[in-house]
Amino acid sequence: MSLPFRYRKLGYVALNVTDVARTTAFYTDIVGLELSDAVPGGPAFLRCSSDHHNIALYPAAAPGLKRVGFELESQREMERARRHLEGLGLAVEEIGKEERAQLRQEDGLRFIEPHSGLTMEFYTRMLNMAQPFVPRLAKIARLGHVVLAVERFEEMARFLHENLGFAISDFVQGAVVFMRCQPNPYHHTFAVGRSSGGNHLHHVNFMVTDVDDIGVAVNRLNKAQIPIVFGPGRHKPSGSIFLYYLDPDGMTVEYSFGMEEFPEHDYREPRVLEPHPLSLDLWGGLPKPGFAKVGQIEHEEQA
Ligand SMILES: CC(C)c1ccc(C(=O)O)c(O)c1O
Ligand SMILES: [Fe+2]
Repeated sequence: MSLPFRYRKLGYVALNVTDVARTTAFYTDIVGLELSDAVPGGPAFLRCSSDHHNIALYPAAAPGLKRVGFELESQREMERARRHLEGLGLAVEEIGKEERAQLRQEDGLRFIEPHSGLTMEFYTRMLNMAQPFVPRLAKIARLGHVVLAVERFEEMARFLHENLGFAISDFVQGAVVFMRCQPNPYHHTFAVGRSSGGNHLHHVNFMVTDVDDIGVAVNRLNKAQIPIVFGPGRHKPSGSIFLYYLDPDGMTVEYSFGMEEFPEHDYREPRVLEPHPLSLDLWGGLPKPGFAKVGQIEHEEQA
């Protein structure tokens, strides 16, 4: 299938949090990100790469997912995406000059994914920071993926696949669809799981470079009394070793080490995996009750 336009990567996740200072401290002192910028009374921007931000924290009354930003490969791909989205009949909103200045992005647009209500953003030319990101607590390689729990999850996955060019890497039958924004090679940059209780954030993932980052994190989290809600374990779909824990609002964060990578062309077919606990954790673990429960999806009228 030829791509309607080319992505570079999952660029950033914007979260609504009830106390920006508290969650900023969590992301710097527990997760290991670096603070780039904090707007008084407004968002804080954190990074785990040379980008200006990979996480943006916005003050809000309730915790949740504000939007997800994907970086496209070039300005040419932005223009292709604009034409493509308009052809789909989606209401495309250009990001205004003032907000682009705050986000340190030179171009960007937003639209609403129709089945989940998620605001999706495509952008190019985010400010590249002069100083490299220097990992401290964990050797974070990148923002890895974001997962949503959605009532119409199959319809959402079909929309992302057929209209936005996401490739499907694997299914857990009737439960989860793992997808990658091409030609980004990682097994999933986005996944959608079945929800029977409204649409919400499932988790945000950071990929680490060493299995020791997972083991050391278990001790760091326990010492700081941060709830670990699943893992350590090994995911069958991507083959990664994982650990999930909760941010101060109860939203779920994942570290994972190792992940299958796909070539741009001639890649394998998606597998249909049995909906069984071992398909999620080959080591036989089970999630704790707080796992992947918190994080409402911000809707347009709340924005
Ligand atoms: C339990 C969740 C939905 C899950 C399952 C599998 C993988 C993986 O294969 O990497 C994940 O990253 C997950 O978050
Ligand atoms: Fe994950």
